[in-house]
Amino acid sequence: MTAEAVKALRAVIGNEFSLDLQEAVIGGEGLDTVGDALPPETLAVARQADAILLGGTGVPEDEKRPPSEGAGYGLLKLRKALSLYANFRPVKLFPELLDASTLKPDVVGGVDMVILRELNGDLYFGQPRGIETDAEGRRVGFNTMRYTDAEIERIAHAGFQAARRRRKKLCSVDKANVLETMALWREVVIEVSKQYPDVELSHLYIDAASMVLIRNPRQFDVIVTGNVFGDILSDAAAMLAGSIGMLPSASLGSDNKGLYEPVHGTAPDIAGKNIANPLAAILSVAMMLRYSFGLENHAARVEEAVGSVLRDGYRTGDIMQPGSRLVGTREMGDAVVEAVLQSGGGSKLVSASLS
Ligand SMILES: NC(=O)c1ccc[n+]([C@@H]2O[C@H](COP(=O)([O-])OP(=O)(O)OC[C@H]3O[C@@H](n4cnc5c(N)ncnc54)[C@H](O)[C@@H]3O)[C@@H](O)[C@H]2O)c1
Ligand SMILES: CC(C)[C@H](C(=O)O)[C@@H](O)C(=O)O
Ligand SMILES: [Mg+2]
Repeated sequence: MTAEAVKALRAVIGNEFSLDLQEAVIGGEGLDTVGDALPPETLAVARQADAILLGGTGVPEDEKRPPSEGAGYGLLKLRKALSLYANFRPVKLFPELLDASTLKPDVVGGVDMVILRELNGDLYFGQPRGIETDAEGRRVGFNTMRYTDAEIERIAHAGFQAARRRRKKLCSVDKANVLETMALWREVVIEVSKQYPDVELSHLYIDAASMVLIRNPRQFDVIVTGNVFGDILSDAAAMLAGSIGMLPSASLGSDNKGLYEPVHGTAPDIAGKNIANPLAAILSVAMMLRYSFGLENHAARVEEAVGSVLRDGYRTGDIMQPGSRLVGTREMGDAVVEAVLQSGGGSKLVSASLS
């Protein structure tokens, strides 16, 4: 999937820009090769890069290790080390996939929202954490849900600003009725909202939000939520877009450096068969072009190319519909590349823009 994303990136920049692409291991591959889920060399490469494209990390066997040393933790450490705290997960249903969703077309038609997931705090990083044996000899597992007011404030600002660029509706999702961390979350979001009177703020508890997401998803514009709730909500929301293979993401901090990755994982049940959907990875490249490089037109060309291959009936198995053309991962990538090249008008246009 990542290889297809790189192909699309190369195709859209053509000869206009040079691409200095460096590869580095992380997650399961880091553990296998150098015994570290985030090797220092990888962190150094990531720090120097203008943008990072991340392939899925983790294989189930690695998850036999303690979570804080496992494959997934390489990615968590990278997000934290680079202060990439705002994870934008757009959920948009391509009209061509209206019938690919397991939900009714009149429920999902026109879905267009962003789930903004805080990425540097919450149960993922709170201390103390661990598995210990207590005085009565029982084994106890524990994690700490933790947010500082400053962390909530910065993600709230990101949420209001994102809503301002869109339909001006922000829904904050928490569990303020039960958890102190989330009571503080709500308090701080309400305080920050005073600076954004033009944005309509609403609140939902995570349990109700999960239900409303499926019942009436079109009501959402931007959802801002914590690390754990955002992780879960976004996988559920993937089904609004037809498949988790359609959901890209951008993790941003205070500068333009971003980390771009599909929302899905390594899909181990279908790995190595050339059947996984590369479109989430390819759409992540579009987000990279937009947010890290400011190349809005190039980003739009990639997104339009995805729309065009879907219109032409190309489908991987996860979004297959009757009468469509079933293709593999590489063939889908090739079709997108072809559509990208056509949208650029071929070599003539590339040389024109170079001159
Ligand atoms: N960003 C990441 O690196 C990331 C994200 C999630 C999970 N993971 C890791 O990935 C591994 C597998 O986790 P999981 O199975 O819970 O989640 P997953 O997202 O890999 O797969 C969940 C289901 O969705 C399907 N799926 C996922 N991506 C697909 C695609 N592009 N096309 C078609 N079908 C697709 C899979 O086949 C599977 O049935 C674990 O080791 C997990 O820790 C990594
Ligand atoms: C692999 C895992 C660490 C990761 C997360 O929980 O953040 C993934 O599920 C995601 O959604 O990016
Ligand atoms: Mg996840």
